[in-house]
Amino acid sequence: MAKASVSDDCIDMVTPWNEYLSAKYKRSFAYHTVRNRLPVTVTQVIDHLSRSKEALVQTYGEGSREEIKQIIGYLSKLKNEMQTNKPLISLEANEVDASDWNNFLNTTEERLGRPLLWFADVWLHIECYLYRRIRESFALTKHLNQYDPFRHQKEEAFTGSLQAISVVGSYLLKLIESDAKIDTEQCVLQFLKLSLWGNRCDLSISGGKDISQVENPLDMISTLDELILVNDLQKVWSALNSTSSGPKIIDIIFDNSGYELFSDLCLAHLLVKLGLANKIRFHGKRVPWFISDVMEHDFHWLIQEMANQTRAPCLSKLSTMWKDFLSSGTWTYLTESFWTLPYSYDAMKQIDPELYNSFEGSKLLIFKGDLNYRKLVGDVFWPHTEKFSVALRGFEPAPLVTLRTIKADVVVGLQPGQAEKVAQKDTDWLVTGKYAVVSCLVK
Ligand SMILES: O=P(O)(O)OC[C@@]1(O)O[C@H](CO)[C@@H](O)[C@@H]1O
Ligand SMILES: [Mn+2]
Repeated sequence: MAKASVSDDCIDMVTPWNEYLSAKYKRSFAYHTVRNRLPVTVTQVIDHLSRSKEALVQTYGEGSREEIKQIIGYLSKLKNEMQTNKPLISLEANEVDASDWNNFLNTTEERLGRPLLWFADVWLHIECYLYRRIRESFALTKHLNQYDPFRHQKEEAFTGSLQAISVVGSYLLKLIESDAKIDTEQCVLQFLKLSLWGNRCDLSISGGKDISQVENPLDMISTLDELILVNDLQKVWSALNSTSSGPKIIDIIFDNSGYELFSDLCLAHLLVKLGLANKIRFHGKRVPWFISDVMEHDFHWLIQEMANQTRAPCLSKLSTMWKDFLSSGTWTYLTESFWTLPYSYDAMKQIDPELYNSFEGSKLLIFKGDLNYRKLVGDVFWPHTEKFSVALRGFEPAPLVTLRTIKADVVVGLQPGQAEKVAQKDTDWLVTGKYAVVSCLVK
């Protein structure tokens, strides 16, 4: 009998323990995402292009008019492929990571003995593939080749959070300019928490709805400690404060633009100012990713936008200091292709050994957000009490910590009974970003 709908291919059950997260399990967040949320994301890009057509033609020339039609056609086809569970197809445009992506697709197909399908395979692979195909729709054009369909939302996420950003910015400036002795440990813990809770601001989970950070984050974070279900902040402090002879290099693997990026840069500023790091390497995405993830343009745009805030002089002052960190090499911004491949991080050593080896000298790798967490633990539905060190499956290039608000149904490192207790209070505790984990692996 013909399938009534794609969901007939799916299994009406929750994800079994130790199985990969996948839309094949109808009661999983993966299924809700692939069935309902990702089609909305594609539709929002199509709507954005339709609404902005004349403005885009003004900016990119008459030649872009036809390309807008071409991109909309491509995205409509992509949406249909997903909604009818068609096989995943290879990338066409010759971009720096296209061969890596096509190798991944071919190797996986060989292993499975069938093509990958939207409602059958690992959620991580499927979701990363969707965003890489959205990128491809622009990569196949000439005039709109570098256009970022999410940029306007990322920029609004900053301007909508200016009040909170000014509060945090003036607080940081007072700290770094005061002569009074400051409680170094307490300050670092406070800015680690600001960076952690900044991760709640993510357009992908909000479906593109405004996620401006409007409350006063300093007041907010002091009340949130009980929502941190795994709290390794003291271990993070010991790793930061260790007087090991090695170079004081810290890596921050970014997640979202806007308020979260600002909170990450405040943390980075404090770590340098307190002498806990003398070099900080930031890692961003090469292509538009999960709507709000940081690209190099977003990074420099935010620092420049701060310089333009004449009504918040603390921000323009910080902006000057941050530009000095960049020009002196204290801060560097890097964009490696690996972050926008589908692989979880246990594959990094094999797929990108240069990147893996570059981390060996790092004092601490700070991974921000939910997608990075899913890639650290391999998008596996681990028992919630599984050890973080086990879930990493050998990815240990340096001491690392994840600052993650929980927005996907995988969490490890909990105490026995803890998950059940939280679930009694909030049945959707795994997907709202209300709760968080700070899990640390020290070598
Ligand atoms: O990495 P982030 O920005 O914290 O979250 C990414 C995210 O919004 O996308 C996926 C669901 O679509 C989940 O991993 C998570 O909800
Ligand atoms: Mn993100």
